[in-house]
Amino acid sequence: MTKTAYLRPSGSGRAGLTRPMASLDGLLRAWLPGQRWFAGKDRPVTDLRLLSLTELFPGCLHLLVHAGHAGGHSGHAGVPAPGGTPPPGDIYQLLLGIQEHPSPRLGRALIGRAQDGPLAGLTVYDALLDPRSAQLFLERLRQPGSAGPLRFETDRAQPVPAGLVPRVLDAEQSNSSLVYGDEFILKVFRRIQPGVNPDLEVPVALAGQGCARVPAPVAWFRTTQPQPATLGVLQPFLRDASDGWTLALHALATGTDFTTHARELGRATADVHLALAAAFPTGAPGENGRTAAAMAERLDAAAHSVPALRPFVPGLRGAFSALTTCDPGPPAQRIHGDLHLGQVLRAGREWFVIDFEGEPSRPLAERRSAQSPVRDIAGMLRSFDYAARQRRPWRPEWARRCREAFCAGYAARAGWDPRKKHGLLRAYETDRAVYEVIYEARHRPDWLPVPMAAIERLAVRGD
Ligand SMILES: Nc1ncnc2c1ncn2[C@@H]1O[C@H](COP(=O)(O)OP(=O)(O)O)[C@@H](O)[C@H]1O
Ligand SMILES: O=P(O)(O)O[C@H]1O[C@H](CO)[C@@H](O[C@H]2O[C@H](CO)[C@@H](O)[C@H](O)[C@H]2O)[C@H](O)[C@H]1O
Repeated sequence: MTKTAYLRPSGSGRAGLTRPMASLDGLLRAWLPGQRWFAGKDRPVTDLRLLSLTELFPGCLHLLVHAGHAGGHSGHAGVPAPGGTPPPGDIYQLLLGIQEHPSPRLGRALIGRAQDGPLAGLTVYDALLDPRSAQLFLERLRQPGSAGPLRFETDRAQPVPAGLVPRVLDAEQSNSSLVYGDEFILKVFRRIQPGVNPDLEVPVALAGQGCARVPAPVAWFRTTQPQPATLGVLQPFLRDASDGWTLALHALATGTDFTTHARELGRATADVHLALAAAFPTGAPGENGRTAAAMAERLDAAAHSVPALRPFVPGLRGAFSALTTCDPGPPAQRIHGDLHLGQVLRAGREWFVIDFEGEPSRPLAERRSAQSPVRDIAGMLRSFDYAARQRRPWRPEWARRCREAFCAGYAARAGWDPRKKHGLLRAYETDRAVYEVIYEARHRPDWLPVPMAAIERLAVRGD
């Protein structure tokens, strides 16, 4: 029997689960905070619990762990962990390679060598960063079936060929993505919330509507334990694509026109909104009173954790309260939820939209609810402002021209013009800027001045 065979969960479940943690606990506590996708960087991991463990193939384990932060705030609603109520925290998906004689070229995949417990002496690494493991994982994904609580499903109409060579996508991200043979991209969700992930649900529904703006999933996997949750999605890879952020920065640097792209982006956004409205139930035109109250609540929470926001709170509240008296706007519907220039890809002569997870810090139920499409429009308009502020001197007229073009393109397709909904747009842009302040404070403090400049403008001038 190999040493890793000790890891196979025993029939009794819980005892089989706790034993490997004796080996992994210290290694994972040290490694997790260094990962971009780990949300609790500002708080020590005080409690690490194994929720499920499955051997995917020899030497590769699939784990769901709950990382708790005693005394800290919860990132998400957690799943009850075995062994009593866990402190607030999040659930993470890990694929671990465990070898006695690992490749000497593990590089940044290396997590460490287990010192204690049943794995003492074995090397532990991130299997997604190891080409051999990543290749074997694709073999597992290609075939529908199950392994312990894991379920692997495919779209039989889009078979995935064997033997595609993997490479890790280097972009700093909220999840981990692998590209296989420039044909497919696999996104492995890292922070797991119970329920269907919109990044699977939405592209599948849009494919059903014949919407070609979103790559259609070809395979996916999910867990049934400790609660059903989506774990990863394989989609066609758009070769030679450039994301909107890169294209915008290039246009700013070279002085080339971006308004044509912005106009087409407006049209593409409207196409996706129309397909979403056809695929999912729609609501009544926005209940602006409730929306204003929710925005004000988010502002208060943000000002509590980022003191720089506090002087602007009264002015920003004005943007929200104006919602109660303005035109209710278009009906609520499913939206993208985190639309910005990094979420749109230009391939050939078309724009494609990716990453339907929504704002990662919002609860899943909220991200899957019908909301005003103005939220997405505001997200993209904020993104033009972000891009314009990447260069000195700041180019406000560049952002303004992109806004105009984007809204004109949107109006031409959707049949209503976002520029005529000034009050709504201001409220949603303010809400988005508040979200960005929190995001930057947590993830990229150097970028905080970008949304703060917008906060100042929206609070004082309101344009
Ligand atoms: N279908 C695709 N074709 C080509 N590149 C893609 C595709 N999907 C994602 N990407 C690339 O992967 C990056 C990360 O994808 P994304 O879904 O935004 O992950 P995350 O949620 O981790 O940020 C994108 O910025 C894009 O460059
Ligand atoms: O990781 P995701 O792409 O899902 O989104 C998160 O990270 C984004 C940054 O990578 C962040 O976007 C903000 O910065 C962008 C430039 O890097 C800018 O284009 C966006 O307009 C701005 O919101 C996004 O908010 C966050 O959810």
